[in-house]
Amino acid sequence: MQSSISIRDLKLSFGSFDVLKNLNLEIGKGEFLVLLGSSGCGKSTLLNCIAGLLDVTDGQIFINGKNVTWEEPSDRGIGMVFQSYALYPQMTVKGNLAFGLKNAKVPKAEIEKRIARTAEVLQIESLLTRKPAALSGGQRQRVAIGRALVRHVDVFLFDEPLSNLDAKLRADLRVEIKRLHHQLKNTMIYVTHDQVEAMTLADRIAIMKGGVVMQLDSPSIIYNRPANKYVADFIGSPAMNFYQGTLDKDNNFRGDGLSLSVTGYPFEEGRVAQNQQVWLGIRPEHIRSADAAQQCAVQMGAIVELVEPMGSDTQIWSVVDKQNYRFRVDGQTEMTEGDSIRIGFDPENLSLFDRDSELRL
Ligand SMILES: Nc1ncnc2c1ncn2[C@@H]1O[C@H](COP(=O)(O)OP(=O)(O)OP(=O)(O)O)[C@@H](O)[C@H]1O
Repeated sequence: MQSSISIRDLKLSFGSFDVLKNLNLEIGKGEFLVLLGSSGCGKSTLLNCIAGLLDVTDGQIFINGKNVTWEEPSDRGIGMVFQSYALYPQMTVKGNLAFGLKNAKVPKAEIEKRIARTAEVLQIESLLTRKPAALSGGQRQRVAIGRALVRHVDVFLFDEPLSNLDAKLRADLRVEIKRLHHQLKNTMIYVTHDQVEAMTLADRIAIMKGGVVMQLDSPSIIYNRPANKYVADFIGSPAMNFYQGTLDKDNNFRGDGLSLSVTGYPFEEGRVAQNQQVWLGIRPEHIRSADAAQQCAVQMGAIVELVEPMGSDTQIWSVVDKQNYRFRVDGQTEMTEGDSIRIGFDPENLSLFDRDSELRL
């Protein structure tokens, strides 16, 4: 992988509070990397370090092989799009798009050409003479993206660009950002706490917690083979079901009312069952019910406690031996509270984590 951005042993502290702790990250040329994590985990701080908006405490940042750790933001070859659109209110859309280029003394004809092309890509041609106050939130954010686009930079940094928009607009603009990336093939780093945005946009997702990267992988690996319990719990809605127990060396799990063989579970290379305390995790969509449960290796009787219709599907909260089992069924289900049902799952769909280290087994 040819590296576009390389972050080496990056540390950033505010006083005695270490926000980023010896963080290392290689971002490939043309890669769409999403930084995902709960509020306060340091995603925006990392993005601002890459942009040059914050002075790092220690470590280095390379962009296209050049050490830019102490370079001015304007000299780093990056374009940044913020949550707040940060447009100049007194200027028209065209003025906003041209502003940075004029300052950089780009020739007038070239400015015109770039604005025309950018307006076409973002479908804002008809808005060029308007001022920001006369635009909707979605249109403003397109202009903000356009302002980064006209600069012909190698790297785009997005800091929660869609979080001020309503759900429908967010979904529309998300698709457009993806299309833009396919078209331009620039390196993009995108901060969000929205897992749907992360899953749909990213080539790779870096899940952050407390200033460290908990896992860096493709969306599919993050979802299907989370490296630790934190990631497993963070990704997926509704969340993974977890049960505590012991795994003996013959692959038998016992605990939280469950007793089953996990033979068929795909252990990580080099890890085996060895009489240890574990978490057993199972995603809601891997719990089958009714007839489908009869095909599963592990089966049990459950009581339906709560039914949540979501439209296309329905979430069922069920109970077995005082333990909750959340799963999804068809939107048209006839299950109701109090029903006695059969549920089941297969060991190959489980996730197992060591209880001490919380690492995937
Ligand atoms: N200027 C500052 N001085 C002191 N602490 C700060 C400063 N800026 C950020 N922090 C702290 O650093 C931590 C990381 O903040 P950061 O904005 O990077 O989080 P985030 O993951 O982007 O969260 P959010 O999704 O809420 O924006 C937080 O605990 C925050 O309070």
